[in-house]
Amino acid sequence: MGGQANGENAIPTINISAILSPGSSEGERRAVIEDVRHASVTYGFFNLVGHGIPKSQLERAFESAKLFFALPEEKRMEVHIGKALGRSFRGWEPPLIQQHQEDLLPDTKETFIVGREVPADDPEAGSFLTGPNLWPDLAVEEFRDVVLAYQSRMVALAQTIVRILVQGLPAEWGCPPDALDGLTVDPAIPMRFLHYGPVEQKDPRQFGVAPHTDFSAITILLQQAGTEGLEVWHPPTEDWIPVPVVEDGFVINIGDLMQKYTAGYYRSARHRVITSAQENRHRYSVAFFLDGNLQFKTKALDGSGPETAVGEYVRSRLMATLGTRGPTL
Ligand SMILES: O=C(O)CCC(=O)C(=O)O
Ligand SMILES: [Fe+2]
Repeated sequence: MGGQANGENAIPTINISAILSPGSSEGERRAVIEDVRHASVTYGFFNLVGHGIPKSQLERAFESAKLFFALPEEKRMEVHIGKALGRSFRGWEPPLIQQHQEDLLPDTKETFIVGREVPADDPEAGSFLTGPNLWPDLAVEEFRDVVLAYQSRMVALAQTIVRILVQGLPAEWGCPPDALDGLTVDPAIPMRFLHYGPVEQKDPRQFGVAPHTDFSAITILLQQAGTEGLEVWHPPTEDWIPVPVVEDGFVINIGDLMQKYTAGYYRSARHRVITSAQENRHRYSVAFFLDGNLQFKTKALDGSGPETAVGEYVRSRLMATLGTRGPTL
């Protein structure tokens, strides 16, 4: 069972199959919880395998993403984020929209954003991160079905990971394993299909995604095999550690909400995606953010600090990165 690092300061790979299989012993389950705890305290990042999601489903997600990003610009414009209902924030976000720091240039990535499918006639539709998805002009079975099937896998995996994380908290906090289950009820789940094209000239002030922490509770990231570029900041050694693609693995990272809810016990680590100037060097990834139920709020699980409400918190953080280039949320 996992936890083994590939070398000094390498992001660990953890196999969670003991958590998912009914036949495993309590000792095997505790070993997974301990590995996840250690990785989340130390790096805020780990690679997860043993999730039970077939490889073919991961490959199909990339095939669908490539179909979308290969559409001509006027077709991508048909689902531009500006067309999303109210403040639901769905659809195509072109390159050069998100800016994480004033002294840096906006990110080169382009993304297609999908959320929980909420019908347009729902009373909540059009409120922050809530509403119907925008679907591009692609065959339903090649795009929409694939995306929603992948999304439902991610929701289930996110629930599993939240439970594992809660069980790894210090015993003296006395948290029941379901302490954060409220987060995962009708959660806001923005999922970004990401495409990083080659840049013409590398500029030190520009990144695929500039250094940032995620606002989410947790993020489940699928990286395309054979690509590189994701790096995580490791304060003890003060350097950027690459996060290599692990076969059939997801990168799990702790976001700011989880860091808040665990009084800083789990670390929301800064990370970035560097650009490549090499022609034909494209990178695809899929980032699923478990923000959580937008009404959910709690103090940290050790009883400290003020309450943080998911919706208010994520909205303020997101707005700060969109500036005047993105929609008003
Ligand atoms: O594409 C990646 O590898 C990471 C993307 C990311 O960090 C983000 O969208 O927050
Ligand atoms: Fe991120």
